[in-house]
Amino acid sequence: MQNRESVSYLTQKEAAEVDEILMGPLGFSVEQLMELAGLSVATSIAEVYKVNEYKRVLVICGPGNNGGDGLVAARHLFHFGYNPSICYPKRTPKPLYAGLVTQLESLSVPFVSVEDLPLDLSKDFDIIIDAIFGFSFHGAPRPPFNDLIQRLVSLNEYKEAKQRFPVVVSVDIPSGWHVEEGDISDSSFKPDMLVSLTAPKLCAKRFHGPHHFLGGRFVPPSIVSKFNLHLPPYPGTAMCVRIGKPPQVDIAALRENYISPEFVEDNVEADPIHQFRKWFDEAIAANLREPNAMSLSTATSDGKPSSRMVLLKGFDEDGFVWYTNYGSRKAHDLAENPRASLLFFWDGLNRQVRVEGTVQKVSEEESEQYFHSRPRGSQLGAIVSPQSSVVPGRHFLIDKFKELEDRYSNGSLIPKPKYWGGYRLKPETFEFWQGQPSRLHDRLQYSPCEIEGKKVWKVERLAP
Ligand SMILES: NC(=O)C1=CN([C@@H]2O[C@H](COP(=O)(O)OP(=O)(O)OC[C@H]3O[C@@H](n4cnc5c(N)ncnc54)[C@H](OP(=O)(O)O)[C@@H]3O)[C@@H](O)[C@H]2O)[C@@H](O)CC1
Ligand SMILES: Cc1cc2nc3c(=O)[nH]c(=O)nc-3n(C[C@H](O)[C@H](O)[C@H](O)COP(=O)(O)O)c2cc1C
Ligand SMILES: Cc1ncc(COP(=O)(O)O)c(C=O)c1O
Ligand SMILES: [K+]
Repeated sequence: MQNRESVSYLTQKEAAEVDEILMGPLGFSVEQLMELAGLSVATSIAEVYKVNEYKRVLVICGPGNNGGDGLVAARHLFHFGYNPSICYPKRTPKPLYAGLVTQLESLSVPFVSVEDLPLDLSKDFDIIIDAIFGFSFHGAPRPPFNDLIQRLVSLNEYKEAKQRFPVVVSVDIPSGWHVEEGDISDSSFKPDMLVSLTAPKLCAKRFHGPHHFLGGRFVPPSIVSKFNLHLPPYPGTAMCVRIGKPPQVDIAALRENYISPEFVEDNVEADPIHQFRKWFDEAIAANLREPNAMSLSTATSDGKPSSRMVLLKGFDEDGFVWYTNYGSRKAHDLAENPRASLLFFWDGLNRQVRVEGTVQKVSEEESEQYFHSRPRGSQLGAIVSPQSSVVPGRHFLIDKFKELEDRYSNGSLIPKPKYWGGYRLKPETFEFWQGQPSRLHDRLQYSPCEIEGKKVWKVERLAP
C-alpha cells in the first residue's frame, strides 16, 4: 500500500506534456493509450465493485479523450459481465471515436440521450462513470455537461436520505473540479472512486473518497525520470493499483457465500487417502497458491495448543510428511505429545480438510534425501536457524549465512544438520468439508472401524 505522501502529482501543463512526449518521440498512438486507460478503469472498478452487486453501469462521456477512456472502459466492463449504458451527447467526429461507438453498438450497449436520461440517476444505475472531462478541462462546465454534473451533485441528497444510491467513479479528474486546485467552488460532486491515469494530477490531493486507484501501466522510465514521478509498483500482471489509504471495511460484514457442487456420500472414495489425492489434484489443477500449505496444530503434555503453517512434502497410506527443525517449539510439543492435527484450506475451491493422528520422525535417510533436494540457500538457512529460539537480530542470521555461503561456494555437499528432519502424521480421522450456500456445508468424516475383523473406514455426515 502506497502512502499518499510518497506519490507524486502532475500539474495540468505537465500532464499535457507527458501526453505529447508519449505520442511524439516515444511512439505511442492515442488509440493504444486510450485502450490501456479504459482497461485500467474497468479493472479498477471490477476490483472494488463486484459484478453480482453492481451490474447496471452508466458511462457519461465527454467530448475529449477522457470520454474516449469511458467508451473503452464500457466495452471491457461489458465483457466482464456488467450492463453498461452510455450517455455521449457531444460525439467527436474522428474515426477513433466512431470506431469505439460502433464496437459498443455491435454489443447492443444502449446509448441514451441527455433528454432520455432520468433527472434522478439514483434508481436506474449501480455505478456511474464520470468520463466527462479530463486534464484539459478549464473554466466552468458548459451545456449539456453542466446539467449532467448537477445530476451527479444531486445524488448526495439520496445518499443523505440513505436510499440505495449508485457509486460514482471519476476517470482521471472528477469532472467540474479544477485540474490542480480540486473542487474550489465546493459545488461539484465527490466521487467514491477516482482512477488516476498515468500519474495523479494535483487535484487528486483533494480526493478523500474511499477508493483511489492508478491506471495506465505503460509509463516508460524516461518519463518517470523526466517528471520525477513516484508511483507505486503494479502488482503482478495487474492494470491498476490502489493508492492512498487502504479501504475501510466493516469486519463484521466480511463474508463469502460459498457455492460449490454437491459433495455427497455416494460419490466419495472409500479410502480417505484416495479422496485426499482427488481433492489435492483438483487444488493443483485449480492453480491455487501453495496447495500443500497446511496448518499443523500440536499441544504440550498438559494440553497447551499451538498452530503454525508447514508445507506438506508427501503423503500416502503411511501418512503425511513435512520437514522442520527438531529443536523448534513444535518439535518440543511432539516429543512430549505425539498427537497432532493438520488443516488444509483451499480457498478457491471452498474446501478444507482436517487430518488428525499421531506423529513420528521420518528416518534419517528420508530426511537426508529430502534435505539435499532443497535449494542450496534453504539448506544453509536450515543450518543457520536455531528455529524458535530468540536471536539478537537479523544480522545474526545473515552473518552466519554469508559465512556458510563462502564455505560452500565451491558447490560441495552441504551436510544436513542432525537437528533438522521430517515428521510423519499417521491419520486416524479425516474430515472433508465443502462450503455451500446459507452455511449448509457438506462435511464428511472418515473414522476407522472393524467389520468382520477387517479394517474399513466409516463415512458419516456431520452437521455444518
Ligand atoms: N496523457 C495520457 O497519458 C493519457 C490521457 N488519457 C486521457 O485523456 C484525458 C485528457 O484528454 P483531452 O486532452 O482530450 O481532454 P479532456 O479533458 O478529455 O477534455 C477536453 C474536451 O473537453 C472540452 N472542454 C474543456 N473545458 C470545458 C468546459 N469548461 N465545458 C465544456 N467543455 C469543455 C474541450 O473543448 P474545448 O474547450 O477545447 O473546446 C475538449 O473537447 C486525460 O484526462 C485522460 O483521461 C488517456 O486516454 C490515455 C493516457
Ligand atoms: C506457508 C508456510 C509454510 C511453512 N512451511 C514450513 C515448513 O515446512 N517447515 C517449517 O519448519 N516451517 C515452516 N513455516 C514456518 C512455520 O510456520 C513456523 O514459523 C516455524 O516452523 C516455527 O514454528 P514453531 O515455533 O511453532 O515450531 C512455514 C510458514 C508458512 C507461512
Ligand atoms: C523454515 C522453513 N522450513 C522449511 C520449509 C519447508 O519448505 P521447503 O523445504 O520447500 O523449503 C519452509 C517453508 O516455508 C520454511 O519456512
Ligand atoms: K472525469
